[in-house]
Amino acid sequence: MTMPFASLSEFRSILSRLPAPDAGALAAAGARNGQLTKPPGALGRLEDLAIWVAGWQGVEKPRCDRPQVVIFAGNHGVVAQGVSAFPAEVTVQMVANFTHGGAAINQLSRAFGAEMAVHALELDRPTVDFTTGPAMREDEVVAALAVGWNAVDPSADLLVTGEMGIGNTTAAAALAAALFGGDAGSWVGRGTGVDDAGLQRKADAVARGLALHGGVLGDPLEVLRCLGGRELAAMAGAIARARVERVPVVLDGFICTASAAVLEKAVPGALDHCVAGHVSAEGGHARLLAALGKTPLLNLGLRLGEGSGAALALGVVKGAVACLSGMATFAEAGVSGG
Ligand SMILES: O=C(O)c1ccc[n+]([C@@H]2O[C@H](COP(=O)([O-])O)[C@@H](O)[C@H]2O)c1
Ligand SMILES: Cc1cc2nc[nH]c2cc1C
Repeated sequence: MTMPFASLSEFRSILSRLPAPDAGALAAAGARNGQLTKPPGALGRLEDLAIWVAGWQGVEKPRCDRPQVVIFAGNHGVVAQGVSAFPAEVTVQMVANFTHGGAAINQLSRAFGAEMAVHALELDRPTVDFTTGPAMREDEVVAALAVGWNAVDPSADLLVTGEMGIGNTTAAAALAAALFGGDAGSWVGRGTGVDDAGLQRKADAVARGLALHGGVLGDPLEVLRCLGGRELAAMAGAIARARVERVPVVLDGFICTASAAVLEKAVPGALDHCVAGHVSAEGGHARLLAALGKTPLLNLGLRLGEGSGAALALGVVKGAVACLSGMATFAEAGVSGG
């Protein structure tokens, strides 16, 4: 594997020089949108969405013909605290299911014409339980960031990042609490379906993690290392690479958004190339999106992960770019303006 960065400090330096969208393409797409055969604004949010895609793709007429879905899987030491309704072996079993085409994300990727890839990150070596020590060493978090970075196809016209990892809603809640403050209990949710006692164990684990790693809370990449997980770091690496390649990203649920939030906290504006695909039913996701200033495209009560909500939102993005790129102007169609 090529290593695009050898340390967190090298990754940090990449984040300090991220590209902006193409101003010319933004202006051209905005002007084109104003001439299309519809009352101004009648396509609602689809109009801004398509212009936003145009800006990142650097073209007047954006496309969503070659979307890429990448799923990262990891295991979590914090599962020992009794924080999930399912056993840790489900992670590797679901990776096999992804590989054989049997998971929800396989069907949704196919339905929306996306290339799908799965990357399992050292599933037989879970992260350290963050209530007892840092989840990862620096070389481990850097390696996970690099898996994500290298997984991105720079020729894709859109990217969805998804995850699979028993216990990862607890890691995501710990990241959210560390990055945005507030009670541990206010960020945890039921994940795969824990009962009230499980919910309390999650809150306790997050509170203990925050207390143990209090010294790093001001440094988002250290927060990722100490409280996150390999699949969360890989998603952050993929989202950063997409920005460097100017590939727009559709964010998925709570875990994906918590990973992305690390980048935004490290460099404000680092998620300008990302749209929130959906708001998941996981307690804390709506609040996390609000803290990031992102309005979700869909609200369907999903709480699956795997990139499923983001893959569904690909349909909305496809519709938006199809209209901007394919509609006739008033002049072309000979339709009278208002
Ligand atoms: O994406 C979400 O918002 C989401 C909400 C709840 C659960 N999940 C999925 O469920 C798993 C984590 O749940 P848990 O209870 O083991 O922490 C992990 O594989 C996620 O993909 C995902
Ligand atoms: C079966 C199952 C499928 C999943 N997909 C994403 N997270 C998951 C968690 C479980 C338990």
